[in-house]
Amino acid sequence: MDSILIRLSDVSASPFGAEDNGTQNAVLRQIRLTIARGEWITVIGRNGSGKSTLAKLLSGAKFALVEGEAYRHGDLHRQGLSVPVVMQQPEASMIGVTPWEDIVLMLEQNGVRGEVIPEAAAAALRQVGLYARRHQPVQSLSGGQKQLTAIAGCTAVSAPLLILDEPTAMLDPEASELVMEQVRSLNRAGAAVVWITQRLAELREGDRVVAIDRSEVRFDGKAERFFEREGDGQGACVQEGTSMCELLGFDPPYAVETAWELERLGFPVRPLPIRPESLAKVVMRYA
Ligand SMILES: Nc1ncnc2c1ncn2[C@@H]1O[C@H](COP(=O)(O)OP(=O)(O)OP(=O)(O)O)[C@@H](O)[C@H]1O
Repeated sequence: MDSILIRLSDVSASPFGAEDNGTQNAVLRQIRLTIARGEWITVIGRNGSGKSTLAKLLSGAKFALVEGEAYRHGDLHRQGLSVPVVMQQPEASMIGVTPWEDIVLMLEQNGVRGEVIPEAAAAALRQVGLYARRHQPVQSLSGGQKQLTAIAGCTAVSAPLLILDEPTAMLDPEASELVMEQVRSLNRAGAAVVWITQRLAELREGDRVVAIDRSEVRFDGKAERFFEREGDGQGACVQEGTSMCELLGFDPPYAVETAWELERLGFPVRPLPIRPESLAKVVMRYA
């Protein structure tokens, strides 16, 4: 089985309405990106950098102008549907009046046989903890519950790739954590995930980070390398003493900032902690 789901080779793209810009000023420029089965990719970028446009491009949406080569695995378009995208406004990706109806419609649209639909819908809603609320009107669900319903739809149809465009932007920390955990669990079960965010605190050690800045991919590599302040000759840190994170003007997660400060005080920390629990382990070593 081909392990590559999507390969973009120097793709420039402009959505409808922006095509007059020409490719030089395209909303995405010269994008090189490969997504393999089962991968986790965190896409970061500031407002207007091109994240949502990338989400649309990856989902298979039509564009006014595309240059370059784009390969997409046939599994992404079973039954002619595009890749599921969970958006910032939870309602945007919902089609049913209740979570139950939403999942059932999603299964029907994906050509799942009628007799197995109730069981599949129940299993997906149980997994995200929403079975008891399955007949509650969508408009009365909390933001987090709506996002979980959208995620249950992706679980139910076993999508090989799932794109989430700032899914936690409107959620409180607890709901954000719950949504992230559900998506990580889908990823552990084999789905590739593109998680778009502006919150670097959502990164975990080992994540692949794709940083977009002004329509271009400026970094694609392991999170640890994104915060690396010393050049290793392989191009992750292009300016000695300054990480790619700083160069591109992102706020690092708290654990990274603390590790940098420890380093400044003469306590180099390796491997670089990204999550607070990893930082705690490092501090314990000094205690
Ligand atoms: N259809 C369009 N017509 C004209 N300009 C567009 C169109 N779609 C996107 N753009 C422009 O392209 C740039 C990137 O937009 P995009 O929505 O991809 O950014 P983003 O990184 O998702 O931003 P945000 O974090 O604010 O949602 C913006 O300057 C936006 O105004």
